[in-house]
Amino acid sequence: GTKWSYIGPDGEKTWPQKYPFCGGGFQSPIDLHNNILQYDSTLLPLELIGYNMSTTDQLALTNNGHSVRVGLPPTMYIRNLPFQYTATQLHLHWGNRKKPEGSEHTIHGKHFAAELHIVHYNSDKYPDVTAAMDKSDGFAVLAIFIEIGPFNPSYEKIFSHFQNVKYKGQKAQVPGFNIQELLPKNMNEYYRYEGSLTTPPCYPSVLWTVFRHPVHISEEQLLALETALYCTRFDDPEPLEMVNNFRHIQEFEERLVYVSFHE
Ligand SMILES: NS(=O)(=O)c1c(F)c(F)c(S(=O)(=O)CCO)c(N[C@H]2CCc3ccccc32)c1F
Ligand SMILES: [Zn+2]
Repeated sequence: GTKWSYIGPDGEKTWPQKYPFCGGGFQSPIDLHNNILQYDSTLLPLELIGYNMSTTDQLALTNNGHSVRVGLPPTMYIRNLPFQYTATQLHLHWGNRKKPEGSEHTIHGKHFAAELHIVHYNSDKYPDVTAAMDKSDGFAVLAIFIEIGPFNPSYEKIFSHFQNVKYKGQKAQVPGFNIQELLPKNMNEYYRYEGSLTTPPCYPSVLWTVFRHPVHISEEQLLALETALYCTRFDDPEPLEMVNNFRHIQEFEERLVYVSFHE
């Protein structure tokens, strides 16, 4: 598609020129802070089906120039949302080694080091992702905050392949594993709101679930994420490091964020 980036002449301030929805309402990410939160007792723990993949399954890892993404099979889906949402891909957002605060959502103005997104589309109503992505009930994205802590062997199952997808367009195969290992243990506590894709075309089509508790990866793992990848192709004379690939927080007027937990 047409080019956009997180820095320079095609940076996020210029996105609305080519992608009008990016300048519209219901945009993500947002800052999660007290006076927009409302407890909702109907927010039950999500039921993740098919997340426990077998090691004989192979997942496609791709550097698409904006992030590193893992393709997910249609056998993976979320059940107890208003509709069934089928997984399509997961990807990450991060900062840089001097400023390791690259999450998209923030809590009371605090960035986490990085953020994992697992993207699903409404397979009850739409035949595929493309049909779903510009519909208000089209997507459901799970967001997991990532913080520095102990080494995380589950994230390492993806990170250990970064040297093979350093440049835009490169692909690698990752043996399947239990994708639920990438989520926090406590999945009952989360924020829920209606928002958008955080990259162009920024369609207001996403039901966001942001888990309250972060997962942890080691300093070395975070450094690998922040230094291994490039937005540019291997033969580009002007290599661009893939860093700070997070959108800044968006205005959030007259909207509420529902929480599944009491303070
Ligand atoms: N933060 S986010 O969850 O809003 C989000 C991204 F941040 C992101 F980078 C991508 S992408 O496909 O890797 C690149 C731009 O589309 C997608 N991809 C989505 C949007 C378009 C599309 C089409 C097919 C499958 C997935 C996606 C995305 F939903
Ligand atoms: Zn994302």
